[in-house]
Amino acid sequence: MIFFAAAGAVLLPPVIFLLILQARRMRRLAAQVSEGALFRNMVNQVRDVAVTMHDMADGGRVIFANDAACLHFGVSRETLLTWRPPNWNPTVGAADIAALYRKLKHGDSDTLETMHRIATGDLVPVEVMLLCQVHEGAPVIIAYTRDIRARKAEEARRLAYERAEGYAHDLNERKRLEALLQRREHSYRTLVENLPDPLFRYDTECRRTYVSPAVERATGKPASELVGRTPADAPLVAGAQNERLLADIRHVLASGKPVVSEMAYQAPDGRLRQFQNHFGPEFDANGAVTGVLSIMRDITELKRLETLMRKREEEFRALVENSPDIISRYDLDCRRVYTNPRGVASLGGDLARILGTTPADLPGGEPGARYLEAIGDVIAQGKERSIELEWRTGGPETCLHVRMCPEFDVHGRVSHVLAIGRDISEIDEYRRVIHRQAFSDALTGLPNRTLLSDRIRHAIADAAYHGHQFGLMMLDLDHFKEINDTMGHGAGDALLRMAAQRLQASVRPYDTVARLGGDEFSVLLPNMRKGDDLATVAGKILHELAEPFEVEGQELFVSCSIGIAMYPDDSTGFDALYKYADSAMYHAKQMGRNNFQFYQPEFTRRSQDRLELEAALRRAQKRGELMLYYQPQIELQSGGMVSAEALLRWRRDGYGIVAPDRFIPAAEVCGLIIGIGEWVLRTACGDVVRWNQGRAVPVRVAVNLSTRQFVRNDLAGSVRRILEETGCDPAWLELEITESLLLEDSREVAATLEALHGMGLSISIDDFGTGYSALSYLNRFPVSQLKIDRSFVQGVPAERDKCELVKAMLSIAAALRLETVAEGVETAEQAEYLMAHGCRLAQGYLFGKPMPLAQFGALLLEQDAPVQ
Ligand SMILES: Nc1nc2c(ncn2[C@@H]2O[C@H](COP(=O)(O)O[C@H]3[C@@H](O)[C@H](n4cnc5c(=O)[nH]c(N)nc54)O[C@@H]3COP(=O)(O)O)[C@@H](O)[C@H]2O)c(=O)[nH]1
Repeated sequence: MIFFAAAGAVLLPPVIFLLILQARRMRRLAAQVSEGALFRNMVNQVRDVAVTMHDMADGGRVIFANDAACLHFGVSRETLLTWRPPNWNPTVGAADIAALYRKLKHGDSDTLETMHRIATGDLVPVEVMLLCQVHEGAPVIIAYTRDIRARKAEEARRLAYERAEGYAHDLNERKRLEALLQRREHSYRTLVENLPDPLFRYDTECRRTYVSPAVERATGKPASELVGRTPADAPLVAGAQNERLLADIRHVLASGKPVVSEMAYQAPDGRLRQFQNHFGPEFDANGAVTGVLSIMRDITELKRLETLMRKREEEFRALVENSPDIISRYDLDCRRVYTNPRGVASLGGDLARILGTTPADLPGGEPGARYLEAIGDVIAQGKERSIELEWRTGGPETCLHVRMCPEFDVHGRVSHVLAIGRDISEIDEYRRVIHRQAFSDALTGLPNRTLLSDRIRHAIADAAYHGHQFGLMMLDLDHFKEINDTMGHGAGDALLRMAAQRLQASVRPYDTVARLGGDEFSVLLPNMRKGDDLATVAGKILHELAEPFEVEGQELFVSCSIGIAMYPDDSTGFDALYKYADSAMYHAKQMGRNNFQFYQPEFTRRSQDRLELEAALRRAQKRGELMLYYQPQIELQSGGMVSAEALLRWRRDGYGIVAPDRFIPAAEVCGLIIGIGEWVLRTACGDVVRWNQGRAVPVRVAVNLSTRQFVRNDLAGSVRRILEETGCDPAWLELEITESLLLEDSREVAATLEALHGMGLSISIDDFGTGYSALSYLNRFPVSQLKIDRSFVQGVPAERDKCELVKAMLSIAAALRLETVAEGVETAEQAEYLMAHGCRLAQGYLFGKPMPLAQFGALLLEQDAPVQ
């Protein structure tokens, strides 16, 4: 409005009417003139925007222009105020201007880019913002024009740049894709050309359009002979196979579906190779079949492996099916899914009934439950396990060793359990035998020392827990060694077996009778209420063993000595109980055998004494403390000394002269008697050789032999050596043995006696009459003399029975032509009686006590001296 007024003030012609109007307007404007000038100045100050006002009623003529507009168009304001749009834009007509005004309603604006031709004739790009106004009914447009040459140039430059870039980019992309395609093509070609599997491509006429190099390698036919030709024209296989090949291709072409078949091709080396052919359809973009792609895979090796595997499978199946082991497979419910024939047989012979069962069903019972549990463990743990089962299904009981292995699926989870059961009944039997051997005595079948020790330890633990007491007996058969040595080991064994049975029968079933070795037994009696009970059992054992044993047709009488220790009264310790029972038994022996003794603390002392005695005896041998006394044997008729008995003495420090009864039993027990016996023999032989030097009628020497010297000791050999060493005439040596030695009827003893007799020695039976009733041995052994025991001699002539016995002995000796010597003759009456009844020789205090060597030597000299 301001512009309009200002423009009006400049442009209206000076006519009267118009003057009047003008005057009116001028007056109105006069008030506003100072305000219009102000705004015109302001608009003129806008330098970079050309502001023009156009009278739309006058073809858009410029009715106002600011300074910037004049500069923009390059004309003066006067000129510019005459211009209409076609002046700067020849393409714009009056109709365009009218249309523009119609388009723009009052107050609306529009912005457009267009070109202005300026005074220099140049076309200048501009951005024009048009504002439609109505001023006092007259339509005007105010245009704000901005020169955008710089911006357009920049845009053009950027566009040009971007176009150039884009082109390069497009070019590169095409090249890249081409290269990629080439690479891919090359890569696929390389792949296909190097595929070991022969590859064919057929068109819809079954012609080969491509043949890979592998075809030539496989068939020997070059691609040039095959490409462009059908299998019918250029066959690779003969006859029916080729027909089938063609049929397969046609089928794929017709159906659009793949086909797989196998056929044999002849390789260049002439060998037939098996191939698997994959025929696959090729389609165009519309899904129509355009050909067939065929890939052949050489499966010759696969076939060979298949055959091999089938063969192996058959072999393994045969192995499993014919295995003597029971082989079963169990599922995760522990049910049998497979059982081999051996397993079927062992479970009742009906496979249909067996499959699906668990071990709890078959064999069932305790072994079945254990087996089931073990399989469950293998499933849960995934680890192998082994168990042993006693298995009985109809037949005899079988001992099985079952090994269970987990089988896993592809995820590593247990899927089955394979169980292999091996019949180890025989091994089990061996084990039992070995166990028996380890823990029982082979001869009697009784528990041995090891098992007894174990049971004693259990008894101790049990008694300690329950506050019970128990007894332990040690038991030794009296004189068993003599029986064994004389009657032989067979008889000894038989006796031991019978004794074992009697012992077993004498005790309760839960008592333990054990054989410790030799003739030593032990009885463990748990839970005995009091010592009296033990005494009752011991008495019963003595009674049972006192009954005669019939061994090899002979009646044998055996007694035993029993030692008893009690838990906890004597000791609570295993070793002490053992030792105490042993001491008590030794004491029972000392007490004359055939009795039982409860342990007493003093036995320990005695046993210690015994050990000390043994040690002292060893020392005595080395120190020369042993010596021989000699007791004369005289001829009753003449009173002359004919012989001397060598009797052992021990001059022991602090004890004086110790008699043999005090140490010989200990020497026999510990084996020292062998060395001592040899020393006695050597010493006596040496002495008799000296005595007889120069004697017209030689004396003899009698040496006592212990039974132990006859056992495994080559007694005859050592006697021979001693005779040679000492130069003793065998006729000067008598050997005194006990009756019991002969009663044992041992081959070894018999042989030794024969050997000694053969060497010219005489054998004398010592203590005759005190031993056993059987006299048959007198005939069987080379015995030359009987020594009537002192106990009989000392009863004569006062005791009638003794007299009768002595007479009987003398008559037996006479009948058997045996020499007789009466022992222990102390009185003249005894001597007279004996002489009167035919006894030729005598020995006893009446004629001389045992005396040291020197004294005996003197006595001998005295006897030899001529009577004054
Ligand atoms: N294996 C060996 N045994 C031997 C040896 N030396 C002796 N002995 C045996 O020891 C037993 C005891 O002998 P000892 O103490 O010497 O007693 C002998 C005599 O002293 C005794 N005797 C002799 N006469 C009388 C007498 O009138 N009255 C009486 N009360 N005692 C007398 O008798 C023993 C000899 O007996 P014996 O041997 O049976 O003839 C004794 O059994 C010996 O066998 C040895 O070296 N080895």
